[in-house]
Amino acid sequence: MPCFSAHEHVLATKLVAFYPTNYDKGIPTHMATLMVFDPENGSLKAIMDGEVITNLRTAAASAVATKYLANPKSQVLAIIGAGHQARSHHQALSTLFNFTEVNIYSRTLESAEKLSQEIGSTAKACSSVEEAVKRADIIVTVTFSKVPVLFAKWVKPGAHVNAVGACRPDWQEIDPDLMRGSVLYVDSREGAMKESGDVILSKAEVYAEVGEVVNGTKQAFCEKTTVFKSLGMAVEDAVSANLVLDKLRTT
Ligand SMILES: NC(=O)C1=CN([C@@H]2O[C@H](COP(=O)(O)OP(=O)(O)OC[C@H]3O[C@@H](n4cnc5c(N)ncnc54)[C@H](O)[C@@H]3O)[C@@H](O)[C@H]2O)C=CC1
Ligand SMILES: O=C([O-])C1=[NH+]CCC1
Repeated sequence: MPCFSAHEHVLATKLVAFYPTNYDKGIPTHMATLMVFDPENGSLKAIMDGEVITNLRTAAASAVATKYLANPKSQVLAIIGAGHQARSHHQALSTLFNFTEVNIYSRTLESAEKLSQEIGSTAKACSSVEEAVKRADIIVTVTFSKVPVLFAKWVKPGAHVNAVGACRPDWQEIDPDLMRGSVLYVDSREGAMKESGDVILSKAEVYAEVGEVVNGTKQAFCEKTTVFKSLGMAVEDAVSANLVLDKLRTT
């Protein structure tokens, strides 16, 4: 994933491979390395691990979307999936909202319970997606499922969904009815139309990129049911890598 940004003064690329079956072997499913270059002359400045950056920047992008698109009084969070992104999303979203309830569903009750114990007394492992999401103001889907796991009939009107998994054109995590029945935001229209099965297969209409909401050219319909379909963008890695280098320089 290559990126040059004159504005951010960064030239970087991330090599990322994902192996969903690694999860059951207890090794990371995403293998990522970042290379950062001097944008003035192309010389290599740093090679760094991309796993932590991928976890944190993805959750940070969802947090920005959620800040604009969720009801500001949101109290109930549901997380579907209990891996790295589940943890980083809980961490990032908790900087914006004081959740009174965090409901977690995963394929095994054991992994949902493990995450629930890490989070503490507000969290609960649920035995179905429906149980986890029915009271939720904010929902995060962070699984490796190839078929829909979150259905419109379970989602409270006005809820906000961060749909983070299903990053291939033939994979889906979200029921097409929910995709079509919500106001749909994406990180990149171009990316969504090429890579997101949730968008392509449902034929849902993309209303806006989150960046257009942030810069005020498109509306944030936080009183309606909203979906943020995230696929990940190279600029998120490049800017994060620059932050790491800045921190290194000042410590
Ligand atoms: N939009 C973006 O920028 C990014 C998206 N992702 C995506 O987020 C999702 C989660 O990533 P991580 O938390 O890093 O992975 P992880 O491997 O740490 O956790 C994956 C979770 O999905 C569950 N899972 C695996 N197969 C499943 C299936 N068939 N049905 C339902 N659940 C299943 C596992 O039990 C686990 O809870 C993946 O789809 C990944 O590709 C990851 C990085 C960036
Ligand atoms: O942006 C990213 O690094 C990824 N998106 C989906 C899997 C990895």
